[in-house]
Amino acid sequence: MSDGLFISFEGVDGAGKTTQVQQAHNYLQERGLRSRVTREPGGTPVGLTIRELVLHGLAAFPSVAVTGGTDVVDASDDLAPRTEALLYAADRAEHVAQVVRPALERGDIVLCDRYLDSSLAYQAGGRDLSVDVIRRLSLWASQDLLPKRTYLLDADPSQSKSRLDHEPDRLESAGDDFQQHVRQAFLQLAQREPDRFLVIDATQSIEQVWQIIQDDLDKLVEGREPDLPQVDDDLPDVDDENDDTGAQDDADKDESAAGYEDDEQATETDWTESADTSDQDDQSMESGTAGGDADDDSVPVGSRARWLLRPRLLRKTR
Ligand SMILES: Nc1ncnc2c1ncn2[C@@H]1O[C@H](COP(=O)(O)OP(=O)(O)OP(=O)(O)O)[C@@H](O)[C@H]1O
Ligand SMILES: Cc1cn([C@H]2C[C@H](O)[C@@H](COP(=O)(O)O)O2)c(=O)[nH]c1=O
Repeated sequence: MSDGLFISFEGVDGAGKTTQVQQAHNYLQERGLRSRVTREPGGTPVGLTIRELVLHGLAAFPSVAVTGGTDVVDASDDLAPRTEALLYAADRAEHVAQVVRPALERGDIVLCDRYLDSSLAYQAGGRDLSVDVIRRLSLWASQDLLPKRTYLLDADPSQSKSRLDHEPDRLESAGDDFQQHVRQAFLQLAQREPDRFLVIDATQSIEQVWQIIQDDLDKLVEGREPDLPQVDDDLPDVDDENDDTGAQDDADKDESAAGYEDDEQATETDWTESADTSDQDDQSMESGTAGGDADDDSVPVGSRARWLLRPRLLRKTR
């Protein structure tokens, strides 16, 4: 695998993972480093379907509950613990194959909102399945892919739960004992792998938690070259540089601005889109001026304009 960097964020429900993933993503992008936000379950189209099932049970599929043999199951029946474990593993297999590995191979920094430690904490710690079996299952599903760093946002679940503003899902409604076991399981995992985990007291403010993550992130990405050249205000305007194709540039600029806004939104609201829309960007970057190689002159003006405009857009859209 190339020099991609895989980072996961873990913790009980409401600990602040999504908030910190977004902070990290914004920070890395501001530094010109390419990061990709994703999550489990639900980082792919298949994963989104699995997510519905594991978070809401058959209630999410009323037609199946009715037609699938109501004498055996109905929408109120819960999933068997092993079924649940296999569904999370299936989500992981799809996610790693379709999103995480390709991104790492492109050299991206992948920020993953939950990963295999959640299976170890919830399915083994919470549901009492064997840690060893769940670990082997997860490693099989992911073909042995482990994060380089895992930020464990630690909080008492009774406290973090009060932060949630949505109806509790299957796991969130599994009871206080279950949540306490999950928390303890996370802490034990962290103790076992101190080099990979950084445990953070998640009852601190968002800014305090972020400060700890940022300090660590800085060390992890030290020496990484920004993917995007920084636009210096002294540089000629892109339009001036390509006078003869000004009209084309304007079109590209609009397209680029719109495209970037879309990317940002996708990261926040539509997890599968975030994976898909990247291909276009990656293509324009790869075919851009990164290495200043012999193909430079053949780079379409539009690509060059997009390349140069991106950092400026980043600043404007924050
Ligand atoms: N350190 C913090 N202090 C206070 N509130 C916080 C903190 N971190 C996050 N929040 C708030 O708590 C709520 C839940 O945060 P977030 O969605 O980031 O948690 P999460 O761990 O991703 O939750 P889930 O496990 O349900 O996905 C949000 O409203 C967020 O703004
Ligand atoms: C990856 C993974 C997740 N879970 C649980 C943990 C949460 O309760 C939900 C996911 O909801 P979130 O809003 O995205 O945090 O699923 C699990 O039990 N096992 C896993 O492997």
